[in-house]
Amino acid sequence: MSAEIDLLIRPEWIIPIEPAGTTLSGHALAVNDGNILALLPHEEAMQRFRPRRTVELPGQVVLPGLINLHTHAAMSLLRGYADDLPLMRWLSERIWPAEARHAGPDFVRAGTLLACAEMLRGGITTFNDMYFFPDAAAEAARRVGMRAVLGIVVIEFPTGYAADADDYLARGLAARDALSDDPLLSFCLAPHAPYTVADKTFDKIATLAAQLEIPVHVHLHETAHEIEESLKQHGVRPVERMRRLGLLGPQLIAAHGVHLDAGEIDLLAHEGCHVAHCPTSNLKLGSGIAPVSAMQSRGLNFGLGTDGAASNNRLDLFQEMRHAALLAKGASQNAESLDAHASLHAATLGGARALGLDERIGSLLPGKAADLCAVRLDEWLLQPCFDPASHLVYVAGREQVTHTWVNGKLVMSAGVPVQIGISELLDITGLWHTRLTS
Ligand SMILES: CSC[C@H]1O[C@@H](n2cnc3c(O)ncnc32)[C@H](O)[C@@H]1O
Ligand SMILES: [Zn+2]
Repeated sequence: MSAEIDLLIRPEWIIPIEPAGTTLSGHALAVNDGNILALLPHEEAMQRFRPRRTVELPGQVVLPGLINLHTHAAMSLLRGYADDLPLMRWLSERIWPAEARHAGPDFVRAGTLLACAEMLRGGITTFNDMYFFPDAAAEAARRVGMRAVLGIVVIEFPTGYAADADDYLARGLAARDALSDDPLLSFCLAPHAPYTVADKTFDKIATLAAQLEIPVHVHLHETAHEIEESLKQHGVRPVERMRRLGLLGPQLIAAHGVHLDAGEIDLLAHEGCHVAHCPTSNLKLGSGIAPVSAMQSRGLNFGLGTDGAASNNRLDLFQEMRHAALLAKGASQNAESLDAHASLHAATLGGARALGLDERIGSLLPGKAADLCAVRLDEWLLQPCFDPASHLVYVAGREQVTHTWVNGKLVMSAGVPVQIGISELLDITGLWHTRLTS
């Protein structure tokens, strides 16, 4: 007797991420009730299941949806607004003044919607966001059916969102309470950075993180300037300050981690912390190149992030996988660093682990959510193809993504998000371009 199921996907190849380094040919993926039911040879799948829908994908590879471990989604409206500046000038001369004028709930809803559309187009199914008005960001994510981890942000200056640290925390916690029944949304604490958050606030955040059992997402060791200032003001480097404040542990996601020495990498690995590696943003802001090869060899888990579109200027994890692999090799002068499977692992399971969501997403083990993307590798520009994993990292781009599913639901097909039309996105960007330039 065969069982009725929602969906059967029959691609040329499947890269399940677990077991590591595997590429399956001639297999099918059975999906039911939003979850992966089985991964099995085509013939067996046809015998065991009666799918209500079958998607045939010759010449294509299916893999877990990509996880954007560090972004500021709403900043997609500031794409190209301020280029070619180092981080602190970029923030203080251009970005913070623009945010002070414009970054209200409408900006966040519109910018996050644009970002979600771009991310789904490129096979990203989950994003870890840090921005003002997470309730408005949640509206956008829900509209398109995307999985999101939203930040309970704290930055110690007043903005249109909140007045002081306690107000930031209260607003973020209220948003978390209001959205607690949505299975695609979760929250983390998101103190902006060591240079914008005081010790007593970090103390409160460490206590809250332990009480609520949620991650802490913070920009950390992004620039050499950040380290110099910390030494001047606190007498220690930021990682040591975080250690003294009780923030190191499996809940910590350090965005960037560019300027980490060997001792700090060992300490972060020993404490079970995670790094969100953002190679393109680090290059564009001239921040440096993160020591990914050492993180790999010393067992420090890392995922990949785009950062915001104002410092990247794309929300494209295919670009990040490629940059991560190439930079790891170049910086360590070791071509064996971060091979294609390791880069794919970072963009999927590495990110899921950092978010504490690896029971649910990040690989195609049966029982996990059916968060998936399909990528075509049969176009002439991509020929010949000897190894689909290699092609995903070194040859293909987001243009080759044809389908994206979140929780078993098709959310992008034929190059467009299912729930939102391109004309609406163009209207939004036109409106905000006018506002930002007048
Ligand atoms: C408190 S909301 C997030 C805050 O972070 C700013 N931001 C964007 N990119 C970066 C980065 O690479 N380093 C530090 N801060 C960044 C963003 O503009 C918001 O103000
Ligand atoms: Zn950032």
